Amino acid sequence: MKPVFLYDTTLRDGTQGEGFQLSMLDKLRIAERLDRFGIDYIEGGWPGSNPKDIEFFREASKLDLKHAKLAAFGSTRRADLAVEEDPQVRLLLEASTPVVTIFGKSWELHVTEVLRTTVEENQAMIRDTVRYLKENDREVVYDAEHFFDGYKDSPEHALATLEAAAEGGADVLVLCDTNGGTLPEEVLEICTKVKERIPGTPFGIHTHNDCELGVANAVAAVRAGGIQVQGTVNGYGERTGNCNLTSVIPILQLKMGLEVIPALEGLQALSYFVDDVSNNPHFARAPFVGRTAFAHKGGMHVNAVQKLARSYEHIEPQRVGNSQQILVSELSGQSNILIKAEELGLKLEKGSDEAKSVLTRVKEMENAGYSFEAAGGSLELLIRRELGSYEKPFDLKEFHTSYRLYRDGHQPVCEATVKLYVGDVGEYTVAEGHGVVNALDKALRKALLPFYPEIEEVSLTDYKVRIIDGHDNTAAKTRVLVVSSDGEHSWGTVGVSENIIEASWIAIVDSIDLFLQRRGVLATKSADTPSAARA
Ligand SMILES: CC(=O)SCCNC(=O)CCNC(=O)[C@H](O)C(C)(C)COP(=O)(O)OP(=O)(O)OC[C@H]1O[C@@H](n2cnc3c(N)ncnc32)[C@H](O)[C@@H]1OP(=O)(O)O
Ligand SMILES: CC(=O)C(=O)O
Repeated sequence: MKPVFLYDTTLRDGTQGEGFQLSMLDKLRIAERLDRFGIDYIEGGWPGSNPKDIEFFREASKLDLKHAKLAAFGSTRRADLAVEEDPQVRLLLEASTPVVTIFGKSWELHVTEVLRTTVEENQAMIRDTVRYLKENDREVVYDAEHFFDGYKDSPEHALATLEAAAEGGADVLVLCDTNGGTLPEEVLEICTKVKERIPGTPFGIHTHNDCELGVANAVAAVRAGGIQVQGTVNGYGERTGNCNLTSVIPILQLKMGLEVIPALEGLQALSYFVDDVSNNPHFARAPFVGRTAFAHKGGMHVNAVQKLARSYEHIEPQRVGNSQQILVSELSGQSNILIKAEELGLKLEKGSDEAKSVLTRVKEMENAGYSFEAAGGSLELLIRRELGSYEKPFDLKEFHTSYRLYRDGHQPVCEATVKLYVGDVGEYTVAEGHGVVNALDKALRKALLPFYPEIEEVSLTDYKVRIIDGHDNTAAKTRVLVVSSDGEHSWGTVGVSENIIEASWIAIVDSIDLFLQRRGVLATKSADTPSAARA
């Protein structure tokens, strides 16, 4: 038997988080993915809540799940209503899942002030509902809502509610830190007490992240003997979210030696998948699966990881499907530059004049507002220039942009002109665009296309602007980061200026320039300029 079962509630508790909505089809896709990844239980939703969840369970019954069991979620019967007559409980059975999870009240405050019923009736609601579901052949997970708050208020009351669930035949008692305010040492102590008092029924844990302790509290419960961990992918959930499965799973497996997932290297892909399906941005600093979880920037750290990765990495990134990254910035040493050069297939020697010069230039340019972290393309050009493997594709003479707004209702016009030379052939082009930067980009391409038709393949896929504060009485500057693609590779380039148009121009020119350097078309073109044909 598995030491700890993983129970995913992304499709139910995850959707209680702001900005996390899923269509029925989204839920089906995520359920299939969770199953493939090796999750043991998938809580699909609350059929008593909305038609989408009812439909989900209808459709989910057709899925060919290889491993996971589907769970329908709901509450205990309502006060003073026979369980067989409670429509919400009936919908739980109609969901036809092998597992049903119900939550009940553990905190006396909630019994008297929210349910507005008696302690005895609350226990009966729990016992009756669990028993009824067991009689209908369901595996029953009992979620003890507010268990830790309830226990701290009255241990006897909270334990009596668990005993009611155990008497009803619950398969597992899941202790919930619903408000997320409990500390790990309290979880450890209270879970230990529960185990002593109710040894015949295993317990699990469901935590929230209000004190950033969702994962730590789940780990504490496992240390106390918990056999089920509930959580959501990427920690989505109400308020600050739930216990993050993308953190707790590798902790259980890699730190505590508990085999919970057969192919852990699928973890990062699962994380990205759920972000993509829910249309949420990836959280770069997420432990284990974040884009920067194994990104090294400080020069000394880069030097060390190059010699021995584990000097600054707590696990091998590949074990969770992630990878090491080296960043170049003003905090770099030669090691950062050398690794980047090697990645680019360019040869730089440690201690060489070229390596020192690239490093100095990076530091000077970052001081002037550049940032190379996301601008590998501009860094590559810098290295190529230092190594002498750079050939200038054209000489700019001037550019000009204008924005014309008409008072007669005519659409505004954004226009740019570019005058440049390729070898000794001059080009003077004009173009209109959606904005002045777009017009400038078009005019530049128009001027270069006769010489370098390959640039048709390049498109700008992202354009980001950031204002950098001025200092020592200097004006504020604009940093423009452009991401380009040729359909196969993408690269980032950066420009900085007090003028946004000039900053954009620098970034765009670097982008095209790098593409041409990489294609190696410059040497042939300089000997083969179409001057005669174009004269
Ligand atoms: C800790 C958790 O995450 S629990 C899950 C919370 N998730 C959700 O609430 C999302 C889904 N919820 C819903 O769609 C709706 O709230 C529904 C359909 C369940 C209920 O809607 P309504 O019937 O209109 O009731 P409403 O939401 O206003 O109030 C909840 C009712 O459930 C009762 N209730 C709360 N907990 C329980 C429980 N464990 N057992 C039985 N009844 C309960 C409350 O007392 C209240 O009834 P009352 O106003 O008569 O006292
Ligand atoms: C059951 C549940 O989601 C909670 O108590 O947080």
